[in-house]
Amino acid sequence: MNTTNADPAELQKFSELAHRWWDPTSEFKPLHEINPLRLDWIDSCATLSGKKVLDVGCGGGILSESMAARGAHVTGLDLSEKALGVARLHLFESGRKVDYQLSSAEAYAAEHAATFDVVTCMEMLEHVPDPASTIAACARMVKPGGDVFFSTLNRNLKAYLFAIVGAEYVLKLLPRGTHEYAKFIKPSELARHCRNAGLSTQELIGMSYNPLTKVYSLGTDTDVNYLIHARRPA
Ligand SMILES: C[S@@+](CC[C@H](N)C(=O)[O-])C[C@H]1O[C@@H](n2cnc3c(N)ncnc32)[C@H](O)[C@@H]1O
Repeated sequence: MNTTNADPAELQKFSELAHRWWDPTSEFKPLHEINPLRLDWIDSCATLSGKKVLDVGCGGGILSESMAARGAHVTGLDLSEKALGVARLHLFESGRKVDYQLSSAEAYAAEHAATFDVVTCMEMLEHVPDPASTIAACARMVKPGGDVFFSTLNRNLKAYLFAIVGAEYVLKLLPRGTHEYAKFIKPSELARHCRNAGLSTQELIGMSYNPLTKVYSLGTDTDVNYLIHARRPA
């Protein structure tokens, strides 16, 4: 397993913006807008209430906190100290409970094998040098029979046009340089990494943004953003 699986430039990018994490009009606006959709989907697949959940690459805690609000006992991992600082501070405001830890998935997995009912790793794989290593670490930390969720960006011309040209240059939904095309991951590659890690893919769904209505929705179009639900066999 790759224990140095982090890109310092990526971590710095998120650290520099961390103070704006909970501003719903900031660079993190898309995460705020997609959160209710992914939260409902995860909850419908894995019933979060009462579950022990690990959120890998949790950042400022948008998903972590919302899963805690659904009754999950959430641990959030990230390697950006600043993002975790913001996440911890926000707990005072929200009154929710999340255990935030400064760690990579790989380092945490070394001490927490088969510990969590649910592992989520959203919008993070496209920011690490070796996504297969992160996926293997997530698979190691979920209990047999438990659920793992990943979301990332597909790699094709449409994804390049929508996620980089459209989102970063035309609509300015994200700062320029947020995403690097070469790090995008095809669903077949993600499914293969899951298989190699001993996970079986249960569902693949797409997430689309309509620039006219400015609304995100889940559906069958996996061309740009997509989410995978996988399970570790019991
Ligand atoms: C786009 S943000 C996604 C945040 C959160 N998962 C969400 O979807 O709301 C990516 C996060 O991954 C974190 N990250 C990047 N590389 C990491 C690594 N190797 N280990 C842990 N976290 C990492 C960044 O610091 C950042 O907080």
